[in-house]
Amino acid sequence: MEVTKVTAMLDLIVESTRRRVKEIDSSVPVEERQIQSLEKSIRTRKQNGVNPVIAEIKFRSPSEGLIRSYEDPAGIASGYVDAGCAGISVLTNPEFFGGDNSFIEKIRPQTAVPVLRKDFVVDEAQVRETAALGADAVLLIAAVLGEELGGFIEYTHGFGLEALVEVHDEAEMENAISGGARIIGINNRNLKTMKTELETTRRLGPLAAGRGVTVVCESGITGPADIREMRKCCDGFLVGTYLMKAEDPAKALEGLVCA
Ligand SMILES: O=C(O)c1ccccc1NCC(=O)[C@H](O)[C@H](O)COP(=O)(O)O
Repeated sequence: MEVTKVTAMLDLIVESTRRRVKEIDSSVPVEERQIQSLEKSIRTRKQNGVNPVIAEIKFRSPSEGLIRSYEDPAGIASGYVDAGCAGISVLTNPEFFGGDNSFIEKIRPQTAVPVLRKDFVVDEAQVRETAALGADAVLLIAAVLGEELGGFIEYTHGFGLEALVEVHDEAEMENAISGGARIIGINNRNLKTMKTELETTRRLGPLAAGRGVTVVCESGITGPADIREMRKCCDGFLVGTYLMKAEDPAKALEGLVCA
């Protein structure tokens, strides 16, 4: 599939991703298995009065530079699970986020919660690769996939995986819902300026209400007060920098889960 709609920083990331895609070995087998459902995990926690937080493993980012010196991702993941996360988001992009596919292979065997592979999908080979790595869900960015989004969602579901479909505005929200998205992440980070504004979720969250989708508020969460303020606009949260900057990420997560 040819994907064309890209902007600014995203443009650079997508370009470098295209180079990486050429190296994917599509002969690696995809093993049949039961996935851990992210949608169910978020819904169950919400019903039980616990804040559903997808806790992220991200060592660097374009907006922050170095966030945390490298340490074993499986150790961080295990702390997140003990602290009650709804899922673990793993950045696998090496150039801009200090990630690696091997993080998923290290985390998966010792983690009972859903694992989300967060990368910049531009080609179906990456979806297949995500299934082969053992993740349960994959990020699909509406701004990257444009009119191809629905096809990518279908392809992802065909592997038994879930898709977290990321949107930034009203048009992308409609594209996601009409394309069959079941979990929608509203990204508060403006990908042109890198600034985060929780206002984005406040504005877009209500558009998804009553339409049978699970809404995740992504980016820019800076502590328990943000969770308390935003939970009326969404079902769950995706938090990276705040946790990875904390001296003890698991303890910081506990504060968000119980906020
Ligand atoms: O994190 C960035 O700087 C970034 C820049 C450009 C594209 C994507 C980016 N981040 C990916 C994410 O979606 C975030 O890692 C995730 O939502 C968590 O955000 P935060 O809690 O603000 O770290």
